[in-house]
Amino acid sequence: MWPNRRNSVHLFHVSAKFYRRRKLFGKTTNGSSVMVLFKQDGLATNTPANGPLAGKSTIGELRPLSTSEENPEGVNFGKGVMESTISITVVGASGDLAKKKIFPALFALYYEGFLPKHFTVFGYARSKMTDEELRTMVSKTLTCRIDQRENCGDKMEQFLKRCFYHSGQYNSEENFAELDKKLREKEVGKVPNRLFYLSIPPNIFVDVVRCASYSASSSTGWTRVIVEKPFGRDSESSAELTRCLKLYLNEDQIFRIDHYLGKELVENLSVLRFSNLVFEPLWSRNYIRNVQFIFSEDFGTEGRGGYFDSYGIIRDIMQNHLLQILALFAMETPVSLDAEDIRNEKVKVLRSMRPLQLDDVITGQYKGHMKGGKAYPAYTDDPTVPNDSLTATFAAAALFIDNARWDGVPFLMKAGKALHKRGAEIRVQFRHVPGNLYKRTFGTDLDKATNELVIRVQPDETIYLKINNKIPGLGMRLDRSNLDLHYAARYPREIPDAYERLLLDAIEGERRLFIRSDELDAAWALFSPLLKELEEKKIAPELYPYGSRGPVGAHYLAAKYNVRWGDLSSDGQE
Ligand SMILES: NC(=O)C1=CN([C@@H]2O[C@H](COP(=O)(O)OP(=O)(O)OC[C@H]3O[C@@H](n4cnc5c(N)ncnc54)[C@H](OP(=O)(O)O)[C@@H]3O)[C@@H](O)[C@H]2O)C=CC1
Ligand SMILES: O=C1O[C@H](COP(=O)(O)O)[C@@H](O)[C@H](O)[C@H]1O
Repeated sequence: MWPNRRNSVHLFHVSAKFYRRRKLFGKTTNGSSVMVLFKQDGLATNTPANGPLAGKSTIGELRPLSTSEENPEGVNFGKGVMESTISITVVGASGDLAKKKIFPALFALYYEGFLPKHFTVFGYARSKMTDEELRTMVSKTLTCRIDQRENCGDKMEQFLKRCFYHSGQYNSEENFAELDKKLREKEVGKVPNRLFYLSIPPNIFVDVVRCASYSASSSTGWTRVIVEKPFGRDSESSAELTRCLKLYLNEDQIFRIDHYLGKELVENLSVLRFSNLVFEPLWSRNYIRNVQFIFSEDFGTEGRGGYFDSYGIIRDIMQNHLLQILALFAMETPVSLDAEDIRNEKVKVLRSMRPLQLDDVITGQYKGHMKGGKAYPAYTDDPTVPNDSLTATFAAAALFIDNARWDGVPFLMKAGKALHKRGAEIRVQFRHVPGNLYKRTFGTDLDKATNELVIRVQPDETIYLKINNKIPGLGMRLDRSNLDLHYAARYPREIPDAYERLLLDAIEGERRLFIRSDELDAAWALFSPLLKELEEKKIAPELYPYGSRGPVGAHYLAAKYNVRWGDLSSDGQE
């Protein structure tokens, strides 16, 4: 319900930057008497943070932002609550990620009743498409949950009716102003909140943010932008990207997505550690011998060679997905589950790590291979990849955290494309039992007698702990068995896709699973010198056959630290 526009004072929270910009571009909110509230450290004030009255308020004491101001589902205008609506614009809607992940995730959220009552989805890209054509394109990608098929067809239809399309250039403020007009038509009478998802190549991120910010940000609700990786190629380019984004957005409007943080078992990592007494006391150099983060795909870079060749596997997987998991794995207990507390702890871990050394890294590239009468291509067979490319499609690395908890413990990472299987897992190998009474049962292979905790992130999510156990019978023989939490058996419901969780978090303003700029800086600081050296010295990757277990160099690297890769164990019990 609208309040009396002339007589009421409207309270909105906006950033100082946003307010200046609105003034600069001569837009007012809605012509009525407006008091603008700025957010400073979670408190409301009517003076901008970087202005002469910073920290003071001319409306009395600073007070905590109310829920409606912090995350306005509705805004209270005294006499009633005005409902809010959210417009989600997928920029790059014609692309692979939008079709494969973003639209399906939005539908799944809608189907499960997680989207707000009022919402609209807009696709934006250069391709010419009508609303109907977008709906047809999107409809081909939507699926129902395996366990929830009732009314799915109706729900799809209802969802598609709320999807629209606008064709425009990525660097045209005019085209974004046209989008703004269409958005406003859908938002009329409600507090408009706007979420932009940048599902586009990184070289156009800043253009889009500039145009969206100037011409299509919300006048009275919040505006947030989800940014897809890659966030730069190294420390310098990443810092430059952040600097440019911050010309138009505040840090708290930027949601840098790392979809691995949205995966169920990655989210569960903190639960496992901090809500079970049995694990946390063991979580240190005193009991843990090494930790392994392993990512493998059983397909190559087909179709994405152009992008991949200028990034390579270290930037594509290690510097972000695996390092983020490592930070969650190794961080100290956060003060609370609040986003800033968690991200503070992650930054501390990253800043305690040694930058990677060339000696502690090996790289590989897949070559063509015949298997079962089928020919598998080499990486360089891709027409978008130069024949002499030295880009790594596989890498293994040893990292170290120089703090009291982890001093001397090797954290090994391994990531590769075109390997023999697809999977992502964390393996925690514990130390040997001192003076193990049963060591003779294991012969000389003491490695076999140690415990290993495996968190299989995908596929077939599982957590299992390898223990030594007596084989039932009159003799005394031991074997290794798994204490096993197999998700499919324990939790029959389908596990939501990572993009569902992350989109919902961005809608709700939850930043816990998004990367803060100082985390990003710390992550690049670890990898940039190595990446530079690899490129400058033109280090040739070791070739490995498509569909194999990767280069043997990875074994030598692990052996250097007295480690065996757990996913390649010879007892067949991976
Ligand atoms: N695809 C994936 O699995 C993943 C992708 N990402 C990241 O998500 C983002 C989107 O990925 P993806 O959908 O694969 O990308 P695409 O290459 O499919 O590009 C998305 C859209 O952007 C437009 N576009 C493409 N190239 C250019 C260009 N050179 N200049 C201007 N516009 C262009 C095209 O739309 P139009 O021509 O209609 O304007 C295209 O449909 C990227 O940042 C990528 O790194 C991250 C993780 C996984
Ligand atoms: O970010 C990326 O992730 C995918 C793997 O994601 P997953 O959820 O399917 O495991 C990878 O294929 C791609 O190269 C990379 O950019």
